[in-house]
Amino acid sequence: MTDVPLLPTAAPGSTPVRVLTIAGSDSGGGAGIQADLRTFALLGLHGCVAVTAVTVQNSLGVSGFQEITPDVVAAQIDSVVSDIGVGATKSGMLASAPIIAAVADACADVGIGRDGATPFVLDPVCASMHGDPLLAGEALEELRATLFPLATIVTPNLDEVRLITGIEVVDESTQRDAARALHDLGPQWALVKGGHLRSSDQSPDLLFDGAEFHEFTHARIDTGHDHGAGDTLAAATASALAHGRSVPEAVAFAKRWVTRGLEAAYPLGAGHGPVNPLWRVRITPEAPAR
Ligand SMILES: Nc1ncnc2c1ncn2[C@@H]1O[C@H](COP(=O)(O)OP(=O)(O)O)[C@@H](O)[C@H]1O
Ligand SMILES: Cc1ncc(COP(=O)(O)OP(=O)(O)O)c(N)n1
Repeated sequence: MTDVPLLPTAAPGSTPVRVLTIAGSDSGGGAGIQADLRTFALLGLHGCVAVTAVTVQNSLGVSGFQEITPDVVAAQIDSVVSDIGVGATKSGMLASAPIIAAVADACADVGIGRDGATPFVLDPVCASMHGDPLLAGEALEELRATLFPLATIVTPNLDEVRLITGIEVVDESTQRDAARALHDLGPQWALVKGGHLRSSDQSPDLLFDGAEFHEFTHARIDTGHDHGAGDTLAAATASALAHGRSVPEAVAFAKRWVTRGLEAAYPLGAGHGPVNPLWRVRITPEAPAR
């Protein structure tokens, strides 16, 4: 099992480091806000939420979703930051161009993003692992134009890389091309995740800041239960950034966290089970499986 050095935790009664996720709800509990909050909690952070959409989702896929109005999404961000304060922010499913525009304005207003004090992890979620759309097609341009330049780091998977840059990543060389193209869109760092590079026996993630490449890799884990892997990686990255880690340190930490979660992943329903950060909870004797 992968060894994960944990983040510092607050003493009982003292306020933990806070982090905000701007994302959709997954009724199946595997991805989205539910995955983010699980990672934040198990790493000892207090998670705050700006809900963007409520999906109707289980282990077999997404059968629909209801968007939250853009003004309510923006108001959640403002409400949390103005009172509670956050050390980092992560975004996932944003659903539509109007929601993206509202998130970009709200983040800029409260100092989230590259020119503000608060690091911003942009996971440009476009579809579920089953191919169900989670972002309107016409919203891609809004994402590129308004949120990419605000991001501290963007974390697309290979399907998202293709939609955003037009580059088909098939090997190390095309992964580098994609990282350059993503960086040209304005984020401080681009992370091209390699989970979908199924021809390789590795799962290599490539990080680029316009000057240097950093590779984070692990032997591919043979599991069908990888739902929420991208969310978990981005949430752990945001958690480490909120603790003041540098971007390469935060990604290195998050890679180990998601790898351990994949090693411990469990079946759920008739489809894909989730990445499992619950391996951290070991306070009672093991319960018999039901
Ligand atoms: N089978 C696997 N074995 C090891 N690591 C994996 C595997 N699948 C995904 N990962 C890792 O999980 C993270 C999320 O990956 P990816 O599947 O590319 O994103 P998404 O979940 O957004 O589609 C990355 O760090 C990736 O390398
Ligand atoms: C509500 C919601 N948000 C995001 C996703 C996609 O999550 P991701 O971590 O990319 O995981 P997979 O879909 O690849 O398992 C989602 N499904 N739902």
